[in-house]
Amino acid sequence: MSLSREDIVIHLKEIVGSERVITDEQVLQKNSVDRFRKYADIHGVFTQPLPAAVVKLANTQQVSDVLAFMNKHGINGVPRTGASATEGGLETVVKNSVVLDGSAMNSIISIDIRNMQATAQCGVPLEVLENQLRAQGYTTGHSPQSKPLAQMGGLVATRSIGQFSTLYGAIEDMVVGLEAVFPNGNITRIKNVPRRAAGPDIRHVIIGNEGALCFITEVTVKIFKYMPENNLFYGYVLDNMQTGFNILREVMVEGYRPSIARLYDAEDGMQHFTHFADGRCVLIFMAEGAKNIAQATGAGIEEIVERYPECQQVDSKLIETWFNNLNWGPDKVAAERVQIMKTNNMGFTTEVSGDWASINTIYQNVIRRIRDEFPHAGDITMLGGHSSHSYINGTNMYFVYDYNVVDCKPEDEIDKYHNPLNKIIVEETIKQGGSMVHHHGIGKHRVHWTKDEHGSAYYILKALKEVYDPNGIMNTGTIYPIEK
Ligand SMILES: Cc1cc2nc3c(=O)[nH]c(=O)nc-3n(C[C@H](O)[C@H](O)[C@H](O)COP(=O)(O)OP(=O)(O)OC[C@H]3O[C@@H](n4cnc5c(N)ncnc54)[C@H](O)[C@@H]3O)c2cc1C
Repeated sequence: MSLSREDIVIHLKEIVGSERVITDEQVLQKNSVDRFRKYADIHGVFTQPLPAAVVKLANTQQVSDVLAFMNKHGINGVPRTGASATEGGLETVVKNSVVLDGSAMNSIISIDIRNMQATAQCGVPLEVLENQLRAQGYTTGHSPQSKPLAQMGGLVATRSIGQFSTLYGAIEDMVVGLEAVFPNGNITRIKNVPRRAAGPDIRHVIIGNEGALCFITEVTVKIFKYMPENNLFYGYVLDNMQTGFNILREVMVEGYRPSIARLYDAEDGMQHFTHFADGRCVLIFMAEGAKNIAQATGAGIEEIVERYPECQQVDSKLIETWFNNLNWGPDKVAAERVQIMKTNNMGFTTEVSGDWASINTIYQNVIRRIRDEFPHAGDITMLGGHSSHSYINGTNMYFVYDYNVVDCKPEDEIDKYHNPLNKIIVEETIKQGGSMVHHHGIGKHRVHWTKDEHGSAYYILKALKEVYDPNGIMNTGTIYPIEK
C-alpha cells in the first residue's frame, strides 16, 4: 500500500533529520517546475502536483538511505542541483514526489594538478570550481552560459556543453570517473583512469541520465592550463547561413580547434551584435591555448575565411566585448522576470544537431515551417538561431524564438506557444536524420519523440530503465515516455 504524504515526510525526517526535510508550500511550488514553465512561475501559477517534500541531502550515505526507502515504497524522486534546467526535467509530475536536492553536497574534494583532474561533489557550482582552478592557473574548460547557476551533478546528468566546446569538448569528454547511487541504494564508484578498454564505457550509463536512472553524488573532471593572455578573437559578417556552415566545416575538417566557432543568422545576430551586424549573418571564432597553438589556429581560420570574399572582417575588439559578457547568473534571471512581467514577451530556445549535409536544410525548413504553419506566427517577435558547437561531421543549431503572449492564461502559454514551436523543430530535425536534443537533455517535453530519436536503439535505452530502476521511481516522465 502506498504511503500517505504525511507518512512520507515522517519517514524522511527519521532518515535524514527534520531540518533537512522542507515542506513549506512556497518552496514546494518552486520545486515543482523548472525554467520550461517560467511564464507560469513568474505569474505565481503552479499546475504540477506539489512534491511531498524537498530533501536537502548531506552525503552519499543519506542519498542511499533515502533512495532505498523510496524504492521500497514506490515513491517518485526528482534529483535537483542548480535548478537551471530548461526542459521540464525538474517537474514533479507524479503525486507526492520527493525532490532530492543535492545542492548542499558542495565540497570540492580535490584539485590534483599532477594528474590534471579535479573531484567535486554534485552540488558544487561550476563557477566556484572554475574560479578556484583559475586562481591556480587551471580551468575545467567547461563554460555553459549557465555557469553561475549550474552545479556539477546537473551538468553531468544533462550531458551539458560549454561555449568553448570545440577545443575542450562537452562534459562527456571531460568526466573521468563518478560516484552515483541507484534506486535500490547501491553506491557505485567508477574509478579515475586515463582510459580503459574493460568492456563498454559504463560512465555513459550515468552521464546524461537526467535523474531517470540514478543520483550522481561525485564527479571527477579533467583540468587544463588556463592561458587567457593568448586569446585571439575573429569576427565576420556575411550574407547567408550556407556559406557560414561551409566555413565552419572547413575549419573543423582541416583540423583547427578554435575554442569558440559560432555562426548567427541575421535575426539572432542582431540580438547579440547590434553594434555591427547590420542585418547580416555573423561568424565568430576564438583561438586559445599555448601561444604557438593559438596563433596557428588563428592564422588557419583567417586563411580559410579569406577563401570566401563575401565575408567582411570586423574589429576583433567587438568580439572580445561580447566574450566578456558570456554568462547568465541570478542577476540576469531576475532581470528577465521583471522584463517578462512588463512586456508579456517571452524568449525560448530549442537546440538540435545535424550533419553537414543536412544542417542548412534543418535550419531553412524549421524557419519556413514556423512562419507558414504556426497558427500564432503573428505573435512572434523574433525567430532565428545560431550554430555554436561544431564537430568534424556536423554542427548544432540553436533555435531562438521570442513571442508576445496574447489572450492566454499563464498556465496555457506552454501549449499555445512553446510546445507547437518545439514540435516543428523536433519533427523537422528527426525527419532530416539529426538529433532532436543537442545539449539541454530530453526533459519531460521532448519525451514524446524519444522512440523516434533512437529508433531501434531504444531497445538499449529501455533496458537500462528496466534493470536499474525496475520500480520506476526515478524522475518519472523524463527521457522515458509515461506508458498509458
Ligand atoms: C540561462 C541559461 C543558459 C544555459 N546555457 C547552457 C549551456 O550553455 N549549455 C548547456 O549544456 N546547458 C545550458 N543551460 C541548461 C542548464 O544549465 C544545464 O542543463 C545544466 O547542466 C543543468 O545543471 P543544474 O545543476 O542546474 O541541474 P538541474 O537543473 O538541477 O537538473 C537538470 C536535470 O538533471 C537532473 N539532475 C540534477 N542533479 C542530478 C544529480 N545529482 N543526479 C542525477 N540527476 C540530476 C535533474 O533531475 C534534471 O533532470 C542553460 C540554462 C539556462 C537557464
